[in-house]
Amino acid sequence: MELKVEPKSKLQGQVKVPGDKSISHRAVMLGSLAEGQTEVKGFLTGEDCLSTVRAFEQLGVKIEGVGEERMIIHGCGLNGLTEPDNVLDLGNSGTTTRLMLGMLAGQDFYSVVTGDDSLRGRPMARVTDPVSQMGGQFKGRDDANLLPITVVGGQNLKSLTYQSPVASAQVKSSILLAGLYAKGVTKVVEPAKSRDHTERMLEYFGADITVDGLTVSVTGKPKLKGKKVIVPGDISSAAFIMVAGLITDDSRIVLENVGLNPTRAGVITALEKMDANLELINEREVNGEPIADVVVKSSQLQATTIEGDLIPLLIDEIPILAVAATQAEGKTIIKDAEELRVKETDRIAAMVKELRKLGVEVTERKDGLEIVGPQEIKGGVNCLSYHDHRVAMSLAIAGLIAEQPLKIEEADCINISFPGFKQLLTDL
Ligand SMILES: O=C(O)C1=C[C@@H](OP(=O)(O)O)[C@@H](O)[C@H](O)C1
Ligand SMILES: C=C(OP(=O)(O)O)C(=O)O
Repeated sequence: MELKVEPKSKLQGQVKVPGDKSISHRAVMLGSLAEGQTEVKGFLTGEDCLSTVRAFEQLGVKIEGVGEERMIIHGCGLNGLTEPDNVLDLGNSGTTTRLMLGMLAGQDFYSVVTGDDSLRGRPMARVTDPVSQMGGQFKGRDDANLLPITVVGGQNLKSLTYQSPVASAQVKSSILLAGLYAKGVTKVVEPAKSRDHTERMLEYFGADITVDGLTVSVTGKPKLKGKKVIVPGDISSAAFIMVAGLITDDSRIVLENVGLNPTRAGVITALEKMDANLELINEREVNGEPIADVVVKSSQLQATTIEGDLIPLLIDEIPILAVAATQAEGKTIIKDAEELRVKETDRIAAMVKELRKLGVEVTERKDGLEIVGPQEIKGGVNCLSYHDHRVAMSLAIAGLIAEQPLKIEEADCINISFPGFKQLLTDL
């Protein structure tokens, strides 16, 4: 599908973005490993989360009413999953894959995991290495770094204290899920804080988990109990709409029910540093996750530097922050973000290339990019998504302020994380 974007201003309205992708994945996973029913409201029906649902169904879990309304997961208990009779195809989803590799290592059955062209090129040794140290057995190309990967299963896992070289919630969560199957206490120490949804949800489901600064510890062999999970709106999806409201003229948008977990809300910090007119109202807490409505108004943004420990707190928002930077006065520097090179595509290279196509001057760094703004976005060209949902949506938002309409090729990937994106923009 090709997405045509016309320039537009005066975005006005009150909207809800779809459910949080990270929390939706974890609700299915922990709901499946728990005893009893888990009821999920606000589940994200994006392709990635549907990959998680399909995988757990292949492992014998009964899941009813898959959708936003009221989804019921009939948990099997920690040791109740069954051997899949086919390969688990996890599509485009890095989160599903990395978390499941940890969990599958603790099962007493054999499984094979694969994914689409993008996923088969993404590094998995970051989880298969530490989980192997726990006794997990993986076979795959490049020393079990690249999918397809076989998980031999049937191993007794040992606990581990792991000093992670990368601030990655997927690495941390994979080890914690393997740790559920190990005797004793498994610890992960991160170089900087990454999103903590796994820790929060494990605790909510009854696991014995402690967090001490950058160290998370989980005790193996817990009894998890099915729960009711209300999924907040995804701040990563909301970020596209926030930036749309900030860079277009005469806009005022209220985004309802946005998850504002501090380990996810780096985009708010960055945009506030850029003088964005953002207001958080109705702040509240649901299932141990902070939530608020976000009011966004057109703003003259100022340049900033986004770096260091802030990066993991806004890692998926960097493509859209690059678009915001094109409209900010002065030089915006985004650095320490080399992780972007191993996402669905190399997001640094993709954004540099496509923004240049749109007439923007950008300096590429090994670990990020630099943009001196404000600059005009010319448009009038066909952009590529590289099959990356966040690149596609970032370019679509840039198109709102372009001089000429632009097209984004292969934009169906937007459904990975934000079904209804186009309609929501049309409604504003
Ligand atoms: O754990 C998660 O739900 C995610 C963690 C992040 O990846 P990394 O752990 O690789 O940084 C993020 O980019 C991804 O969209 C979702
Ligand atoms: C990187 C992302 O997801 P994943 O790693 O789960 O594919 C993302 O959604 O931006």
